[in-house]
Amino acid sequence: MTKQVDVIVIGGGPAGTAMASGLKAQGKSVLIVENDLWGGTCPNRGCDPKKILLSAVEARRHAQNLAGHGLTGVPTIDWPALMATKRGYTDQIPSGTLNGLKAQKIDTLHGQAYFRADGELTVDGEVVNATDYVIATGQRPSILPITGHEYFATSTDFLDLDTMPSRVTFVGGGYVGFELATIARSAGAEVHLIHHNQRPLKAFDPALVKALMQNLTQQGVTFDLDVDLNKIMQQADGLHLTDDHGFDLTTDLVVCSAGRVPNADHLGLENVGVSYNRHGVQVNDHLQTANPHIYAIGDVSDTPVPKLTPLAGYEARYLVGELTQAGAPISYPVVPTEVYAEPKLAQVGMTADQAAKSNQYQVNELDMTHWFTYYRLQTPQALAKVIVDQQSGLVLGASFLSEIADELINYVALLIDKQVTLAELQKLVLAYPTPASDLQYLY
Ligand SMILES: Cc1cc2nc3c(=O)[nH]c(=O)nc-3n(C[C@H](O)[C@H](O)[C@H](O)COP(=O)(O)OP(=O)(O)OC[C@H]3O[C@@H](n4cnc5c(N)ncnc54)[C@H](O)[C@@H]3O)c2cc1C
Ligand SMILES: NC(=O)c1ccc[n+]([C@@H]2O[C@H](COP(=O)([O-])OP(=O)(O)OC[C@H]3O[C@@H](n4cnc5c(N)ncnc54)[C@H](O)[C@@H]3O)[C@@H](O)[C@H]2O)c1
Repeated sequence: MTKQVDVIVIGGGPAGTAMASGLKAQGKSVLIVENDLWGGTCPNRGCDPKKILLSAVEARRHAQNLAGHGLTGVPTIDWPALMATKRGYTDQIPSGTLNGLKAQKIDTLHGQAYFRADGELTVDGEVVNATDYVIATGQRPSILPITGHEYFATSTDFLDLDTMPSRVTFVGGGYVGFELATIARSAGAEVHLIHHNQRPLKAFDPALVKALMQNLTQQGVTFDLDVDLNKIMQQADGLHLTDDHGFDLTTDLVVCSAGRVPNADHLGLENVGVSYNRHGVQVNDHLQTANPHIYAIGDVSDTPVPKLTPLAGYEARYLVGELTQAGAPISYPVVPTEVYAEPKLAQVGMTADQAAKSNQYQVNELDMTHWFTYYRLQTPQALAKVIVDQQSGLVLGASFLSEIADELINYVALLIDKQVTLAELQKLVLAYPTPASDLQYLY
């Protein structure tokens, strides 16, 4: 018998599970379909496992900075033990997520969802029907189509390595390349990061990216810029990576970190009038596709925001509202973005380059290296750029490069979102000495 529910959610990641839970709480009957690991990318093969590995990297880095300042010796990373700790978390994610869905009495199906016709979805051949459908199928690593592409490993492979190879190379200088290169280097590998032009992390402040690259270079990461890799060859001494201009690097593991592609191509979207491009499934400002009963959220949707876990949840919460009581178009708050490298690079709101286009804005460029917080931690470099509206005193944006950039950026996101002026900030009493109390010196 064909199953019929109010809403079918395709994809059991952060977007899909938040969607299913929200709809169920509003009294809707919901079926959620997942074809791989319940929980999706973030907890299984993304943010969370990466952050567990980075915990050891950070601890090692703190010890390294304090060596000779009260600590002796720099600890080494025990990769198998660290990987066991990671697996201690990730191994229970799929069953934990599934049990959580079942406890909420959400129907679940494991299999490949495919639109056979309008109003007719199949899951591994079984037909399931709903009034509305939500596509939340995320993205997967892209593999550059070069000769020898079959030798490419992905971020998923890297985050589950049993042993750390001696030589590891990343191709693509984005979030994944910088973060995983930081981990591999700290774990003792000889690391190269190949990028096809002069501007890795191009969405971030160029001067701070340059400073980050200098720091990573000092830690032993080699950046190979302006290299358009076109061949990988397996030879007795390892994998040979070459381009057309004499570049030749031998490595043990080559990870393609050149972006991600939306999981929109195996869903039969052509059968239901839904279009997609390399940025994702095309939606309007109500997250609705050209088919009025089909919506898309999270990484797989082509929306004007970065593809990040908090946005997957944000879009799910918005769409729960839309499917229970139609309302206003979606609008997004300021979105902090962060590269968890050593040190961390974070950005929110207006950039210094954008601010430079008008004399309405003031850009405060700060070298915080000698501030108390950074002296205490003996961090080699701590830089900030803070953008302020000259007239109102409102904070409009900030970029940080420091080991506590992750904390500061969220505070600044709050200041921007809640429209706190500089004068108001000075009236607050904040526990001292903390990263938060440093906010009062940022202007
Ligand atoms: C290495 C790495 C590190 C990251 N670090 C961070 C970070 O620090 N902070 C951050 O905010 N974000 C980070 N991200 C991004 C974050 O993981 C994603 O933004 C988030 O997982 C998106 O959630 P989603 O539900 O849209 O997609 P996903 O989590 O990808 O979930 C989609 C689910 O749909 C399933 N699916 C796909 N096709 C089908 C189908 N046809 N039928 C049924 N199911 C299907 C997939 O198997 C998957 O489980 C990272 C990503 C990676 C790869
Ligand atoms: N800290 C975080 O929040 C975090 C961490 C990891 C991933 N993510 C999410 O995952 C997404 C994907 O991350 P990503 O790093 O794979 O993609 P990305 O888009 O951030 O970076 C890919 C990089 O590869 C480069 N590139 C493309 N083609 C290339 C080629 N032929 N040779 C060399 N370089 C090439 C691009 O110029 C770009 O700089 C991110 O956009 C983000 O949404 C977020």
